[in-house]
Amino acid sequence: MAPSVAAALIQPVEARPSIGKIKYLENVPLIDLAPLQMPQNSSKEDAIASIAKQVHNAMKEWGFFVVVNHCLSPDLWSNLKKAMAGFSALPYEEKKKVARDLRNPWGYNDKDHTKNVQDWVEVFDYMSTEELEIPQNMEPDCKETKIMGNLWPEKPDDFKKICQDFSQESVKLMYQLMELISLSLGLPSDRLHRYFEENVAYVRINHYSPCPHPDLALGKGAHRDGSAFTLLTTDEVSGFEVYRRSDGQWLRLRPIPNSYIIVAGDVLQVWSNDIYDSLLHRVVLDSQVERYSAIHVAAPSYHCVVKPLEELVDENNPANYGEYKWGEFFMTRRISNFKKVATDKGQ
Ligand SMILES: O=C(O)CCC(=O)C(=O)O
Ligand SMILES: [Fe+2]
Repeated sequence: MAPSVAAALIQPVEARPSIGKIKYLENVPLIDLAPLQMPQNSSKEDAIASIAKQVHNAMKEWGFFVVVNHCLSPDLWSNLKKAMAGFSALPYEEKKKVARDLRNPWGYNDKDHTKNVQDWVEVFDYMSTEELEIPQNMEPDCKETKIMGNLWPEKPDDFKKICQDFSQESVKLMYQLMELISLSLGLPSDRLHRYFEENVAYVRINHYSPCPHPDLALGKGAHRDGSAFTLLTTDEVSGFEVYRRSDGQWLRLRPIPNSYIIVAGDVLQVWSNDIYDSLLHRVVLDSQVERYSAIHVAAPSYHCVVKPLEELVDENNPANYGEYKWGEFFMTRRISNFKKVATDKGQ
């Protein structure tokens, strides 16, 4: 029988998941953030130092960790999921009204690619801030600017409000994590704040519908996130898999209720000068069950120049990377629809 998955979505043989032989990751690096919610006192400082050490160990070994007892209400994600389900159920023509295009990288898309293979997913992307002023083009001396703004659908009625509620709150957890990651590298807690001044963090909501051939397609092909780090929601449906470098195995994460998965991206790898590696991960589909996820991406300011942090570079540890402009990298990647481009350092 011919596969009922379009050719553009079929993974090369070596990238296909082995459905029916799922290996789960035991001993997930789990970090309890309850002490962060306590009033300030000396035992809180000790607890934070201990959490920073756990972050260091998890990032060094894995490039990710899972947080529980964080500051976010479970309603934020369950409401966002419902809103996305409502949007997803709209006729395709309605969804296309808020489609991403070459001029504006925010809104709906169902043609994302990872390494030139289309992903089995529809996404909705929006920025935490409604608008952002960016250069008109990518010429190095371009002085003219343009406004890039979110695109919101008219339906569901409360879609925009629910999305904004989610990002306004999850940005708080993003800052807590940014501070813990700074501390975990032996740096002051506010060391990374300067790179996020324009607050261009953005949210992507993913909807993976059931796939008739989960053995041939992927929700998201193996990739590393280009950002500093990513907060990934989890729910009762599994599908997120991480790559274990030591033995080349893909391992599935069991869903942990009301937790977030914190994923190291390429920018963190460069800042840390390879103390941490960005995580190679992918999303495997199911033939019966649909899945939703959302990522809140800690993306640096548009004008941020990314290079190894000077405190982490010396004669014995020379910089492993040259510098690049985050905004240019980001726009090139978006415009290419995530097809592989020359500036993409991810695998
Ligand atoms: O859906 C997931 O679990 C992961 C999504 C992801 O990796 C991404 O959107 O970059
Ligand atoms: Fe990702």
